Amino acid sequence: MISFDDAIHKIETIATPLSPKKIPFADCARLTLAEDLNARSNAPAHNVSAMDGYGVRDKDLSGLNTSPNTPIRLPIHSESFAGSEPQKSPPEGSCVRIFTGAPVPEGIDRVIIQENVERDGDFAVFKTPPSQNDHIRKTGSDFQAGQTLLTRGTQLNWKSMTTAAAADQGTLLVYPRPRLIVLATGDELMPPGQAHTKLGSIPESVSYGINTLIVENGAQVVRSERLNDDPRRLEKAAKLALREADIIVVTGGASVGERDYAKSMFEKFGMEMIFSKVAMKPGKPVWCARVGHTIILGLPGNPSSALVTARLFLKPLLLGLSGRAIKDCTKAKMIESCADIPANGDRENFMRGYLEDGKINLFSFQDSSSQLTLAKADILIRRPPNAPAAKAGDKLPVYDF
Ligand SMILES: Nc1nc2c(c(=O)[nH]1)N[C@H]1C(S)=C(S)[C@@H](COP(=O)(O)OP(=O)(O)OC[C@H]3O[C@@H](n4cnc5c(N)ncnc54)[C@H](O)[C@@H]3O)O[C@H]1N2
Ligand code: MOO
Repeated sequence: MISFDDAIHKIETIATPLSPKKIPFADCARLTLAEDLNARSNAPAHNVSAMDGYGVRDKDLSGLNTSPNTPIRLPIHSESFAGSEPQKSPPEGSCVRIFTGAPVPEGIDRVIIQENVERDGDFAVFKTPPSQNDHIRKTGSDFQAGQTLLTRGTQLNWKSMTTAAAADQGTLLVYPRPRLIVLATGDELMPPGQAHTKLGSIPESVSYGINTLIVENGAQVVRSERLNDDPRRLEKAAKLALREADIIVVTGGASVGERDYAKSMFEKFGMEMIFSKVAMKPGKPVWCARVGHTIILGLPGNPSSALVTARLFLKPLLLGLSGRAIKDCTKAKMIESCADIPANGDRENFMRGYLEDGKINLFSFQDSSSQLTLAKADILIRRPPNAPAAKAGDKLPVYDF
């Protein structure tokens, strides 16, 4: 049995990024950049209009400043729409009909919004002196060709995907989505909706939580299987999973029961144990191993134990293999408690709780089998071995959950 900190250290050591791949841009959502992303062109590529209106030369409207009561009529030489190619300079003494996002022809100094212009056939009539704002977005005013828009290690979320698309690159070098296989073991397990039909069975709940954690962190569930405690079938499933997965998560069968086969099912494939049992509560039987490049994480079957150990060990593995930083996920934050918390026993304890007005609250039911509390829990409060009782107002280390 090793300490929690030693186990986390081992997880950090093996959570190295998968080999980067060039992937079509449209498939890159939620992936992480393996190189800096540079812009192909200036944005905007040309000076463009910020408004719908008429492009003019300042000197053609200068009379409005000296004689504000004398309107100025200019012939409309051409039109420029978003998507039009940039036009040459229009003749002096004329103007251009122009729309938002359209290239501004050379020689045009500003755009007068159409609300301030009267249209008279092929002429535009200007009556009010132009405003301060020229309504022109200058080329490169957002970013310039060659500029780094996003740095290596950035995860492409719904906002940065937009920035990335603007770089106009067809493929990106990214870390691929880690592929996971989840194996839920136990003769008693039945799919939700069927457990009530068989005496002695229970709904298989853990894999549904784990699969959601995997997907929410940008990784991929290749397959999620329910398996009976049959050593031959388990060994077969292990062999197949080892061919396909970057990480295999096995739930249940981690302890010392007569039908606890989670570790032995991998033994004959050359399993190297990284740790087995951690001095923590819940989750003491958690284990981690490797066969070749495949990481195997064994979670205890008790649902709260499984989800706590998944948050603490699987999440950093998912982030690390995806090329993302893991230190925010493995470090606790100090948060004030609004409840008294009892003295702790001799195992590191990760108590389930929730934040209310930014302060720690604790569930009174802390059993490792609990499923009900999981729906409301959003923090784990870390209690070191033999920690004395804490009082409301004390600050304690907390992980998001
Ligand atoms: N003699 C000892 N007994 C136990 C020890 C020990 O050290 N000595 N450790 C206890 C601790 S701590 C835990 S945690 C559990 C974990 O054991 P396993 O990983 O072998 O889990 P199972 O026995 O397979 O299941 C435990 C419990 O959880 C239910 N379960 C299992 N899988 C699921 C699932 N996918 N969905 C919902 N519920 C699940 C299962 O029915 C059991 O009730 O061992 C203690 N025993
Ligand atoms: O280590 Mo277990 O998860 O306390 O029941």
